[in-house]
Amino acid sequence: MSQSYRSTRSSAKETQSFEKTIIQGLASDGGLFIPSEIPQVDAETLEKWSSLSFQELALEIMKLYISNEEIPENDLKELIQRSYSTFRSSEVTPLAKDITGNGEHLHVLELYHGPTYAFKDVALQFVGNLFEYFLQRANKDLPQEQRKKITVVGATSGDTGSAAIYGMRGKKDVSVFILYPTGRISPIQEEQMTTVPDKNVQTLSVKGTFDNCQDIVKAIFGDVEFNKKHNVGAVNSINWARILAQMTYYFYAYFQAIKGAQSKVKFVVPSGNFGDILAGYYARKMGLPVERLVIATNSNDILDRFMKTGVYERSDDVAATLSPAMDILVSSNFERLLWYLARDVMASGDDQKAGEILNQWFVQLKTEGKFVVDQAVIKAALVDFDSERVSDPETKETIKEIYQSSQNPKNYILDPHTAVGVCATKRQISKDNDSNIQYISLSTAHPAKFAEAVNDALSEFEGYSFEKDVLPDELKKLSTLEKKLKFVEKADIELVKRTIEEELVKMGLF
Ligand SMILES: Cc1ncc(COP(=O)(O)O)c(C=O)c1O
Ligand SMILES: N[C@@H](CCOP(=O)(O)O)C(=O)O
Repeated sequence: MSQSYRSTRSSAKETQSFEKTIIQGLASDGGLFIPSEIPQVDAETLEKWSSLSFQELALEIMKLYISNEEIPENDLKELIQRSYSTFRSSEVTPLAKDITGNGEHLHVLELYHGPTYAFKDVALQFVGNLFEYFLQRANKDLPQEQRKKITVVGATSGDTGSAAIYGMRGKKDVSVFILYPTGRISPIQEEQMTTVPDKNVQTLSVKGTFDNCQDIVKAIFGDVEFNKKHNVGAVNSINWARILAQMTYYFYAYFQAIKGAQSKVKFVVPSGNFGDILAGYYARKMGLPVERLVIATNSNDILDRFMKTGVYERSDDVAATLSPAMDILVSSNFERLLWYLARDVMASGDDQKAGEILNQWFVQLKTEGKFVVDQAVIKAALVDFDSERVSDPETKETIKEIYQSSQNPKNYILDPHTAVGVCATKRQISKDNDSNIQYISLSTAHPAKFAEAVNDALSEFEGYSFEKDVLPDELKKLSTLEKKLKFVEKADIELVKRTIEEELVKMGLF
């Protein structure tokens, strides 16, 4: 096996296969899976990769993380081709270059050309096909009653849910349950999730916050008995396959931005659960010469506070912002970065000791609501990252400003999450004052998904029309379709487990 995986909280030597890692999702000790080593890519290989298509590049990267014995190269190639054939752009993730046209090199990486108009499609179209591939292989020639099944349980603040549902709908032996906080997602996001008629899909509208939903999902993964009964699968970015599939666009966009020139590149990423930017961290650690990855948060700023103070502290309340998909108290994937920092700064490169340190930090987070790291850890983090916090008024102002000033194309419309990133990019541009840096700002969702925020910013402009300029026909139709959802009156794990079992019976899968 060329690659195996370990848990961030494990102090054991053993590692496990890619398939087990993906199917299991979250480690039984509560940790997240990471590769036992990060493959290295040299300058010659990068040069070769620079002319590959998105799909070819995805294959080269994934081959480094999945051994040929686990998924033969031809099968992997076919999985990748199928996963990206559903995208509306032949480039999958095109780069809108120099949007302001004023020499500041502000490029927007459009990640929303998949079926649900959000960056999550890049990973979840692939994850859906991967689950199906593993199940078909395990169930080959088995009678119905012995077939292995996966019960996907995910939490969403709006976008993961629809991308997961579109990735898993109709897949044999897979059922999908998506928990979302009632009233805290946009109407179109809710319509996308609840209008999918496939029998294997059920959305659960939970009275609570996204963090409540995420905590329930993690507790379900930690419930040995429920897991044994239902073989629970993860679609949130706690699942390693999500991070892996997202690495491709960092490489692809980098090559498009520099086009052979000797420029420096910074990526700016609107961040919540830290999954998207973490894929960029892996790309950098593999050898992609990225200058810095910039974390852009809204006022739910646990990540920005950590980068500035070394205190990782859960605040008491989540603020409802214009960028709701990032309204989050604790960032799941930050644990993966913390593991590398602990190993390199505090454990002299010892994997097992890093697991022990992580365990202590997360026990402290649970019992005291925070933990504090040494300044040396922050110093190491700042080699790879910088961070910016963006307020709602700044988000709105950025949507307006780009609409008015963009040149390539004119009247470019940002969704509020992308606007958080672009505002942070603008700040970096003025701080750096270096015309040799190319800035790639990640656009994580289509503006049509956030009508209220976009209209609030743009309706004052003459000639602007949401229906005409923003809303794709495909999304227009959603409001006419029948909705299928189930209310869960309390953010309570036992109630959610009961609801899932009742629904599985109705689906004929339990
Ligand atoms: C539109 C949008 N932007 C940004 C983010 C933040 O990404 P991450 O949670 O990977 O940090 C999310 C949610 O994950 C999202 O849905
Ligand atoms: N912003 C996310 C929250 C879940 O994050 P994930 O990337 O870990 O799935 C969403 O839109 O649901």
